[in-house]
Amino acid sequence: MTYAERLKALTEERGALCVGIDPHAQSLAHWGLDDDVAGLEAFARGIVEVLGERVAVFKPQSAFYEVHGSAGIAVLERLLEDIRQAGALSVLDVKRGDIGSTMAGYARAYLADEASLRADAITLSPYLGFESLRPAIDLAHETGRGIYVLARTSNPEGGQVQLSKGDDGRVVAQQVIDDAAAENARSGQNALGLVVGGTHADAGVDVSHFNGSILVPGIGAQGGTIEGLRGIFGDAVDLLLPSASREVAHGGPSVEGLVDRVQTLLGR
Ligand SMILES: O=c1ccn([C@@H]2O[C@H](COP(=O)(O)O)[C@@H](O)[C@H]2O)c(=O)[nH]1
Repeated sequence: MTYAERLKALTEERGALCVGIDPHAQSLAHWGLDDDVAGLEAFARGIVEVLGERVAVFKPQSAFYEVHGSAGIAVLERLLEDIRQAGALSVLDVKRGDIGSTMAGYARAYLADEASLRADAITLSPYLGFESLRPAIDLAHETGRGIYVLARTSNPEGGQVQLSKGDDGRVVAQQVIDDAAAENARSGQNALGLVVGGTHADAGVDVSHFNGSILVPGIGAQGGTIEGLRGIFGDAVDLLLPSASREVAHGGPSVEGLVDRVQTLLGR
């Protein structure tokens, strides 16, 4: 099955929600944990232990595992395995972007069947040029994995680049969206998704023709709300995968608190 097919099946069963697993110091302290490898492991794997069979998608933020060096990466490997075992999908938030030959290395690191850090999907930056992503796009198609390309990010600074106009009058983020849509139409796999933040009253882009998943970070701690999504995305709401990290994690460490946050975001 392709990533798009697995995502559709799971979100129909569990609801369209991505829970981010971001073990930064503030969240570890909230759980009464130290900002070390033991704290990282207890937090990250603890979230999946409680929510693994309830939530469709988990999104570990690679930065917070990399902080702890090889021991942190080993925790990330175990976490990705936990997510697989729970029957959920993983989106590894790595936001890589580089020239094509280096992108081939990143593709092997995260999208190959034999990679120890393999995830169901990853985030990539197309801002070295959309075609620089080609090795990752090709490998994702080959292995049935997905890629979320940064289009219109949730942070206030993003518009400086993403909303600047190209020669044809389209803003840069719109060019990314149109290129991703064309690639999906060509492959028929819809392996390419977009990242569009849920924090903008007007995102300044048109996703009405898009044909893949749209990951929507920024829900909760950054001010985005589930209720506000229709106003931003219109009829494309069916494509959305809203994502919340601190908003869910800070319901923990109690089981009830975590489950309650998820149920609220799912409108249950
Ligand atoms: O545009 C983007 C792309 C990615 N992110 C990442 O999502 C989480 C957000 O965490 P919250 O605690 O839910 O605010 C974090 O890992 C970001 O790096 C994003 O926020 N915006």
